[in-house]
Amino acid sequence: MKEPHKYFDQVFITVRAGDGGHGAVLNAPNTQKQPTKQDQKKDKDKSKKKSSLKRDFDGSLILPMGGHGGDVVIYADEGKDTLLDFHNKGKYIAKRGGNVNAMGVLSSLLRNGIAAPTLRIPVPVGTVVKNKRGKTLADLAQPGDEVLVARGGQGGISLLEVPQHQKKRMMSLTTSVMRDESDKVLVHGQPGEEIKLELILRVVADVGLVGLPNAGKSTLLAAITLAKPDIADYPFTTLMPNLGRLGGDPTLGAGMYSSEATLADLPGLIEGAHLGKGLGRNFLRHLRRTRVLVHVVDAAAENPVNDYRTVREELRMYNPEYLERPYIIVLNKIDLPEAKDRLSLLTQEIMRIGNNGTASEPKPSPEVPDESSSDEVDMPEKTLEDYPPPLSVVGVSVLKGIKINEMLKEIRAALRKCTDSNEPLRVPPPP
Ligand SMILES: Nc1nc2c(ncn2[C@@H]2O[C@H](COP(=O)(O)OP(=O)(O)OP(=O)(O)O)[C@@H](O)[C@H]2O)c(=O)[nH]1
Repeated sequence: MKEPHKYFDQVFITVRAGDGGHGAVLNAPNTQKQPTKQDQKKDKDKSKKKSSLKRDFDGSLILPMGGHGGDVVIYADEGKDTLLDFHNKGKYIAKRGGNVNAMGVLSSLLRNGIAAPTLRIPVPVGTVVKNKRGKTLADLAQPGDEVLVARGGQGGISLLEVPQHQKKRMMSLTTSVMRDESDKVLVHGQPGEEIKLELILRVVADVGLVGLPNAGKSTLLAAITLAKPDIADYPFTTLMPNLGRLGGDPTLGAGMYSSEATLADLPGLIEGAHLGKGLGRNFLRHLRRTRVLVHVVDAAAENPVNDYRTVREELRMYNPEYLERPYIIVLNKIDLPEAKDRLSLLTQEIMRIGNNGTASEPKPSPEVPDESSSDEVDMPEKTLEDYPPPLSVVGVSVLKGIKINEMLKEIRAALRKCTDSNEPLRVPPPP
């Protein structure tokens, strides 16, 4: 695949559940002739045999059925990162149920056809499953979440073919007596469901790292989690979101240790990203489910404040709701003198961008757009200054390990703030 970053998060596939196995047309045992002595002995044996045929609670005969066709289930698997595999294979077919294995005679040895196993298709955690009309069938946000997308066909039933004169008697024993040739269709297993699906991967992370290319997002992720993203001194090293897990805060004691969180390092944003420039808009939608944003700014760059504004502006143009989220700013690369020297000046300037929640009349926050359309909503009237300021600004060097703990403290405080103020952990799924 030439440009995996364009395809890793969306794909169309077709799934087909297995057909049901066939039942059988069976000859009923003959019970017509006047019994001779020999026959009486045989009948005794037969009745023994008959008695071992399966019967319902009311005594009626139970005839074997074809096996159920395999269902198709899609489930969230932590071992999967992307939907790329699905571009190589677009159709998934479950096995058909087994036929009733009969030589045409009713006997106690008859068994139901074997049910086919469920075809389980793993997808990354955070995959939304939609049908071809765009209706969301499931949002597989947690590991192990699953959805049945196509039901296997029912197995066919078996029918007894009996001579006309025996019909009445046999019908009193079972409902599965064939009345005419047209009944034979009942013996065929039902076809399995077939459905076209769209899979969309939404990164599920508590914290989203955003910034221009080369700001140090991947280095930051690698510094505080066990993730091993690609790091290089050229832009757009990160092509797909990397996830890392931040451990709980040990200073909070055992009870609060669960304050762990997932971090997503998103590919770099550039001016015009919301219009598809750079790696495009694909990644902007992955911020949907984050609670806290961490802006990573290269403090040694030519104009860090401008860089920061560019990224905020791109977020605003894509979905102004992103600017309402709690965020902190990491001024990175303070190991370099050009960054260190202007750290406090940069901090002051950046803190000024934002209304502190008081400067302007609160306007109704834009609605979270429907997932079925784009995340983009109408152009807002607000400017960057009208949105809340950062919760904090920290100067760090993620490469040299300078002030990492301060940064972690701020990230955790921001996460706690979300939890304390009972803000929703996730953007609610679309109706
Ligand atoms: N001096 C210094 N260099 C850093 C620091 N953090 C990252 N770098 C370097 O900056 C370059 C880019 O770092 P990455 O972590 O790949 O940046 P990124 O923001 O993930 O870049 P994209 O993948 O393009 O979005 C690498 O050469 C890093 O070694 C830092 O604290 N100090």
